[in-house]
Amino acid sequence: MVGDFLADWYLWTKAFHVISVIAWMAGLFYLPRLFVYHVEEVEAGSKTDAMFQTMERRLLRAIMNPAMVAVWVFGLALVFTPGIVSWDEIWPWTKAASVLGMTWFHHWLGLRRKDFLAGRNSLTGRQYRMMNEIPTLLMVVIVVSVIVKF
Ligand code: HEM
Repeated sequence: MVGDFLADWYLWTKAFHVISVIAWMAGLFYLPRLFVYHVEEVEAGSKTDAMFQTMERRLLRAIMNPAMVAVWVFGLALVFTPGIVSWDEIWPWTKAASVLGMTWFHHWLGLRRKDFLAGRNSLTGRQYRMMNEIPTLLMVVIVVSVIVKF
């Protein structure tokens, strides 16, 4: 029953999955960049500090949180679509591990945003630049897993 419904809507589900992925990834790439400028260019307590905090809050709450939920909802709908995922293969496991990593990174960014809000950020611009490589690496692994299906 549910399986038939999901099978009928498979391509639409996949389309909305990829649309949500694009929105989520945009935020996952951009928020750490905002942190780099925030820590390197902005004086704590200044008007610009408040402006960065607003930009960071809106990016996380209005774009990234809803996009992450949508990626998970459509992604799990694809998992439960009959005949799409075979857990005997390696790619679903590589993808699942990377997607958990991406979700961890999202929450890590949320915690760092709260640090800025409280005026107690302890990381440098260089450290934020390095952390910025994590979503790039995970994205490459995920896309290769799901397209090449090794
Ligand atoms: C968060 C949990 C996620 C789950 C449960 C999930 C699950 C799935 C499943 C089951 C498929 C269908 C594969 C197929 O049709 O053969 C799929 C497709 C896809 N996923 Fe995800 N995914 C998730 C997150 C992501 C993320 C974070 C990315 C990218 C960074 C991503 C990129 C894609 C792409 C590009 C496709 C389309 C592949 C194709 O053309 O067949 N997914 N996903």
